[in-house]
Amino acid sequence: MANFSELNLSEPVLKSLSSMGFESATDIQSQAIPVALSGQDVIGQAQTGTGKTVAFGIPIVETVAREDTNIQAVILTPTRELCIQVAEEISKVGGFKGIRTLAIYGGQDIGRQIRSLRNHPQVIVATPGRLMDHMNRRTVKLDHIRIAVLDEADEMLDMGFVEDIETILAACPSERQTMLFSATMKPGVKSLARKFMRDFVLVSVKATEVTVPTIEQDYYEVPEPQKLDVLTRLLDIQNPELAIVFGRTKRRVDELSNALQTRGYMADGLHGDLSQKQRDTVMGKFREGGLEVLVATDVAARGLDVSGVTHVYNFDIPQDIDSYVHRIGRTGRAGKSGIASTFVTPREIDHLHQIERMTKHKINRRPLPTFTEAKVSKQRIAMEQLLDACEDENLSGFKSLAEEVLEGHDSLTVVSAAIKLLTKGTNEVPIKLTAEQPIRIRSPKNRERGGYRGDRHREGYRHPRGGHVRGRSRHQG
Ligand SMILES: Nc1ncnc2c1ncn2[C@@H]1O[C@H](COP(=O)(O)OP(=O)(O)OP(=O)(O)O)[C@@H](O)[C@H]1O
Ligand SMILES: [Mg+2]
Repeated sequence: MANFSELNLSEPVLKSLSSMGFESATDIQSQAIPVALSGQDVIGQAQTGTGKTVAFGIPIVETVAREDTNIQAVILTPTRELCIQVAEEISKVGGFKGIRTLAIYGGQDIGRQIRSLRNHPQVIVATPGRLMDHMNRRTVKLDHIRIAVLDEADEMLDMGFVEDIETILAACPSERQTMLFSATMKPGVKSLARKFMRDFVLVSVKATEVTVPTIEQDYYEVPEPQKLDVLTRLLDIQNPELAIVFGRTKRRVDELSNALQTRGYMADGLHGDLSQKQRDTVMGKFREGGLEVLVATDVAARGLDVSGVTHVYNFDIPQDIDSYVHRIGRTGRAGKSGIASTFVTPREIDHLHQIERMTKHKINRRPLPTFTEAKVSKQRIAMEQLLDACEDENLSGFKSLAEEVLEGHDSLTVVSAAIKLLTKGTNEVPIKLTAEQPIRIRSPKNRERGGYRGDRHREGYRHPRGGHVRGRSRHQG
């Protein structure tokens, strides 16, 4: 951890950082910022939640000129939610310098975006599909770009996105500076990146493990039909402040968020088939604490930063290692602790052990929570709520009724009844979810044929020709 003042930053940027409440730079920030400020291309790799956004945001804000009305920096993100979030963070970094940052993403009214572009943002954050729309309409010109950043670079250079990225970068001046950031960076990505970059400096924060040590990693071996009961019991026992539950497909997310609502949780779903309005509403509610549980596909796996997410549940084990790393990284961010629990059906145990081997981190096997444990825990939480309410000075309006009750019953009976009512469970309402097929481990041979990332079907979207496609069809970016 270094002090931001040692990094040769301008006064307005230092002011912005202190108004954001940042006291010192994280490792990736103190290592990547000087290299980026020197104008070199950068590949930056550091664990989830360690402040990569600001690591590329500061050099951007320092480099762009306020008096220049051209778009001078572009950041590409794989999902709309991340696009909005990154734009907000960069706006904050650029606040005191007066740098305008605009988010441009699919699903939002293009007319509105065109009007916002007339305010001449110096920085745009975009999902590739929508940006290409603007390029075709000539409402965005990239010929004054000085810095281009791929956030979640390995994902952006994966199938489904790579052609769009090529088109976008080809429209930027070739003497631009290019930066790639992600928590995961396979060797293949680096060689692919050479196509888009000059000599780059690899800034990789040395960590013994790819996952963050502040995340406790657990797993539960649970047969498919019991998953829902296990999840609701864990929610009752662990009592998360905010939780994200990952499901494999859109159908799964829909069914599961409905099931959780039926069982009395404040839950809602997020996936690529929802309208942008629905997606915005769900994310807004989740960020403001109006939802306890966000149920999502991998569309929420990368980059999202929501403070208060104490628990992540992999209701379905992720298809690949990177997805596991990013999903669990939605908790345990910026030094906070978190718990990640993965449900594994008996036939998927090998897959789990493979994740353990590849991440070099033990995932602890935990016994299945029982109905009684969940019940006792709920009662304890109800009791705490009752005790909190006792501290409330505003109880005078209830006291005459209370006296009436106490005339006929002793206080022990009355309090017991109150706890019983507060814990009136909807929790074992039987609900049947459509079963998901277990994930099978792939042989190394299959993986070499390009299978490991290419043939997984995130969100279950199946291309009409039979293959699985990802990228724009998934994110409608
Ligand atoms: N220097 C800092 N001090 C304190 N908090 C910081 C600092 N830099 C960033 N943060 C905060 O840490 C959180 C995580 O940052 P960020 O989202 O950039 O992580 P990331 O490395 O991009 O993670 P991911 O790989 O999941 O995308 C954010 O809430 C951010 O505002
Ligand atoms: Mg990030």
